[in-house]
Parts: sequence; structure tokens; C-alpha cells
Amino acid sequence: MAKLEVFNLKLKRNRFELSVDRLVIENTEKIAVLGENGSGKTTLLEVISGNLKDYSGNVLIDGSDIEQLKKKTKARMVSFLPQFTDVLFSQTVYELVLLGRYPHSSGYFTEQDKKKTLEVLEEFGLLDIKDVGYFELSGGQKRRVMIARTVNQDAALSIFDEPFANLDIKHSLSILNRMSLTKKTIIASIHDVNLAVAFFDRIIILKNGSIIFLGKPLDLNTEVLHEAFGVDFKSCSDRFVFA
Ligand SMILES: Nc1ncnc2c1ncn2[C@@H]1O[C@H](COP(=O)(O)OP(=O)(O)OP(=O)(O)O)[C@@H](O)[C@H]1O
Repeated sequence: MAKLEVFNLKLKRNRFELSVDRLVIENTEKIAVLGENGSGKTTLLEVISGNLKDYSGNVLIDGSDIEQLKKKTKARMVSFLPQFTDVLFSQTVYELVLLGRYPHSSGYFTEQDKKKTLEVLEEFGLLDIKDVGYFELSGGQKRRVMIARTVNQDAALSIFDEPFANLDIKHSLSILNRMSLTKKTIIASIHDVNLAVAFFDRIIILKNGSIIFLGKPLDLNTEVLHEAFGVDFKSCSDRFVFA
């Protein structure tokens, strides 16, 4: 179970202010967060994943204030893939993905953790490079490893900040398919409007720190997209293309 509720959220950064009066995301929903550069996607995702604290308002996960959750409890409920990730020293692909099981372990990894890690590696097409060091990977491979680690955490709510940056279309589609089928609640920022329309239940569009659209893909229209991105779109059957 993972229902997310946000009330009266405000966070100020110099001239930027994130402001969300009310946002409710139901258990198992798949939500895409869109918006131009600087619109506040990362800031919103960092707040709802519990990484940023200097906000006012409330963020509730299944009715519990995220601020009140113990670190390990929170990590079992919420997993987060930041926009940028790095590792300090070169662990192998297997070792990094295994770390996703940490919130479920009591200081050591069980055979079950290791088995689950191998399953996730297989699912993400990483099995054949499981013993390769992270620093030897390409940008897209690194991103897939970090997505796999986030998934291996097995949290009920998974938040991904631009997961598809650096990924080729085959791997993007494969992961989007997986996301749309899982019973988890998924929130992902994404720049491709058509992938958002095709794979997500609802879409949030941010502009200058405020939500200017929250609805089903079918309710999205070219006027909203123009307002959000300042470019003209036209609707072409079920796709939006640049006008
Ligand atoms: N650490 C920070 N200190 C000050 N301002 C910040 C900081 N991080 C982000 N901002 C500002 O907050 C605003 C929102 O940034 P944010 O990263 O949330 O946007 P975004 O929609 O994720 O952008 P992008 O698509 O470029 O990743 C921007 O104006 C940015 O300059």
C-alpha cells in the first residue's frame, strides 16, 4: 500500500517557490511529472521522497507524516532515484543492486536478498554485466543499474527523477512497460510528453513551482502544453507533435 497526500506545501528557494495546496496520489497509481526546466519537478520529488526538509505543509504516506518515519521504515515504504547519482568507489553492478535490499536486511544480506537481486538484474538485462565495475559502464548502463537498485528496494511507492535520461528507446520502453504493470505506486518526472501520455494514469504539469495541470492523459490538450512549455503542439490522433 502507498497512498501519498500533500497538503499546503510551500518551499522557497531565492526567487523560486514550490506551492502545492493539495495533491493526492492513490495506491498503485502511475503519475508522470512534466514541466519545463526549472519548473520544480526535482524539488517536488525531493520533498515527497523525504529528502528535503525545509518546507511547510504536510506530506503523508499512508496517513503517516513522512517526517515522523524512522529512516529504515521510510526506506521500506519509499524508494527514490535522484536525477543525478554517483558512487564513491567502484562496486560491481551486482553489489550496487544488492544494496537496494539494505532496508530489508538486519546488517547482512540473506540468500533471499541475493536471489531477488539476481532476478532484478535479469529483468533489467544486467545479468551479463553483473561483475563489471560501475566506473566501467556507459552512461545508460549506469542509469539502468541505479533504476534496478531502486526497484530492488521493493518499496510500495517509487519515485524516479528523470529515469530515462541517457536511456535508449528500447530500454526506456522496457522499463515503462514494467512500471505500468507493477502494483506499486510510481511517480516519475519525464520530459517526453508522448511517453507520459502512453504509459501513465495521470499527469502533473508544473510551471513556476505550481501545478497547472493534474489529470488523465486524455484530458491533456495543446493549450495546456503551450502554456507549460511555450511551444506549439498539435494533436495527431493520440499523440502530440510539435506544430
Ligand atoms: N539548491 C538550490 N538552491 C537554490 N535554488 C535551487 C536549488 N535547486 C534548485 N533551485 C531552483 O529551484 C527551481 C526549481 O528547480 P528544479 O530542479 O526543481 O526544476 P526541474 O523542473 O527539476 O528542472 P530540470 O528539468 O531542469 O531538471 C529552479 O529555479 C532552480 O534554480
